[in-house]
Formats: sequence, structure tokens, C-alpha cells
Amino acid sequence: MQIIRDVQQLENATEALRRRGSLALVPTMGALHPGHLSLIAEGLKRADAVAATIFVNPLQFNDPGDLDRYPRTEDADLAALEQAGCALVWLPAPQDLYPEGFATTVSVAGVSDRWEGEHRPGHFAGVATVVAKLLIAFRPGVALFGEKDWQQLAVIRRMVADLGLGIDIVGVPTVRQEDGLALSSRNVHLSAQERANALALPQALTDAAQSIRAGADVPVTLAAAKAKLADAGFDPIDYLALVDAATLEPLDAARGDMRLIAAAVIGKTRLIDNMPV
Ligand SMILES: Nc1ncnc2c1ncn2[C@@H]1O[C@H](COP(=O)(O)OP(=O)(O)OP(=O)(O)O)[C@@H](O)[C@H]1O
Ligand SMILES: CC(C)(CO)[C@@H](O)C(=O)[O-]
Ligand code: BAL
Repeated sequence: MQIIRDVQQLENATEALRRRGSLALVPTMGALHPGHLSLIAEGLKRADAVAATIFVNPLQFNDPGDLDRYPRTEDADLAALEQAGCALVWLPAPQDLYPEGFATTVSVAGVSDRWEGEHRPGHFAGVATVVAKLLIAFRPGVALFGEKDWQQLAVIRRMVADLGLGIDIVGVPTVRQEDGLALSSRNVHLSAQERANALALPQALTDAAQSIRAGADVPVTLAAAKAKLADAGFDPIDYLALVDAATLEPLDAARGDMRLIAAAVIGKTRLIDNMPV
């Protein structure tokens, strides 16, 4: 696996990979776990080579404490990527992506506005800007993102369509621990008690999805799911909503392609999750 730290080497290295066949890109912020590795594995099924990036993007952190606390495990990450069959990894320095005087932002209206967008102001503009830059730098045929960050996936799909980037955006199903908690780099911050109580998040979503499928009233079902989270110690519950899967518009009755999405804080850790309905 080629490890690129010097941005001058990136163009030649990606060009060489593209000459050899199709290329898939997996952007990450590091602290890799099996969820990330499932993106690499899916990339290998869809392209001849997979490249990854590790960059904790300051532009998408509205909370400086969250950025400081973000786990960094570079040596283990590089070993895991190599083991997973990744051909190249780029670890940009902040000035490689944001040179002196950087003044351009990609913002995706509508789909970014609610939920994560409301609770993390500026977050999706930060994500869309860095992902646009990474897609332009690599020019892959396909790029893979986790369904765990459902709204992020929808924002990226909208951006790639709107900018005509012609890159296939693939969503990969959420990898969970045996009991159902979605893998997340931020799970390392949970105490043993919080980790046990955090299970209420996937459980509340699973139960609510089942009830809605069975025809239950949507507002009543969402209120019951929020009450379960509160009982488990989640505070605040930033949102728990039934939404249109593509536009993220809220729904108060079952209709079309839907998703249940939620974000809530347990102790000092903010978790997000979502389920199909
Ligand atoms: N459990 C998971 N299953 C599948 N994909 C995942 C999972 N967790 C993260 N991903 C995907 O991996 C990519 C990189 O995510 P990132 O580096 O932010 O890790 P993360 O675990 O989502 O971190 P955090 O949850 O703390 O934001 C994103 O496309 C994300 O959706
Ligand atoms: C897509 C991404 C790598 C952009 O920084 C990040 O938002 C993430 O890890 O989900
Ligand atoms: N995994 C989404 C990126 C973030 O939480 O900042």
C-alpha cells in the first residue's frame, strides 16, 4: 500500500492507479473500525483498486471540543487499511486542502438544512467542501460512504448530481456490534454503563420501524421511541424523526421510501443512528 503524505506525489500516484483500471475512493477521518473496512471491501467488489483518505476535517466540526477529543490511531489505521487490501492512502495536511486564503465553500441547500444540519451548524458545508475536493483530487469512478451517516450520504449524492461530477456514490449498510449498536469512532468515549444504555438507541429505532410498518400512528410511535431513549438516560435527544429517505423532509405518516433517523447524547457522547422502515 502506498502511503502518501506529500501532496506533490498524489497526482502521479492516482494517475498510475487509474491507468491500471477502475478506482474506488473511501474517505475517512481515521480511528478505523470494521464499519470503515466494510467500505473498503465493497470498493474492492466494485473497482480494480481502492484508495482511502484519513483526514480529521476541521471545517466540519462546529464544536472545538469534539475536534480535540476525536480519536486518532494512525499506526493501527494504516495496518488495517493495508490488511483490507487498500492500494493507496492519502493523509493530507490541513494546508493541502485549505491553502492560505481558502475562500470557497460547497453548500447543499434543502437536504442539509434540518437534523444534523440544524444541530451542527456548518457541518454539512464542511463535509460537502472536503468531499468535493477529495473527489476532484482522485477522480474515482465510485466513492463509498456508510449508511450510518444517512443524511451525509444524501447530501453527498445531491452534491455529486448537482455538480455533474459523474461519480457513482455507493451507500454501504451500517456495521453493528453483536447487540445492535452501530460501530462509531466516538463509541470509545462511552463508559461501561453508557455503553450498556446506548443499546436503547438501535432498539428504539427497530421497534418504531416495526410499529410504523404495522400501521401505527407515526407521531405517537415517535413519542414512545423518544420516551425509551429518555428512560435509558439519553439527554438531550436532538431528534428522532421519520423522513423521506432522499430529501430528509419530515413525514408524519408512512409514505414512499422512508427512514427513521435519530441523534441523542449519552453522558458526553453524541450518537447517531437510522433504520429503514
Ligand atoms: N458502523 C458503520 N458501518 C458502515 N459505515 C460506517 C460505520 N461507521 C462509519 N462509517 C462510514 O465510514 C466513513 C468514515 O466515517 P468516520 O471516519 O466519520 O467514522 P465514524 O465511525 O462515522 O465516526 P463518527 O461516528 O465518530 O463520526 C463514513 O462514510 C461513515 O459513514
Ligand atoms: C466523509 C468524511 C470523511 C468527510 O470528512 C466524514 O464526514 C466521515 O468520516 O463521515
Ligand atoms: N461520521 C460523520 C462525520 C462527523 O461526525 O463529523
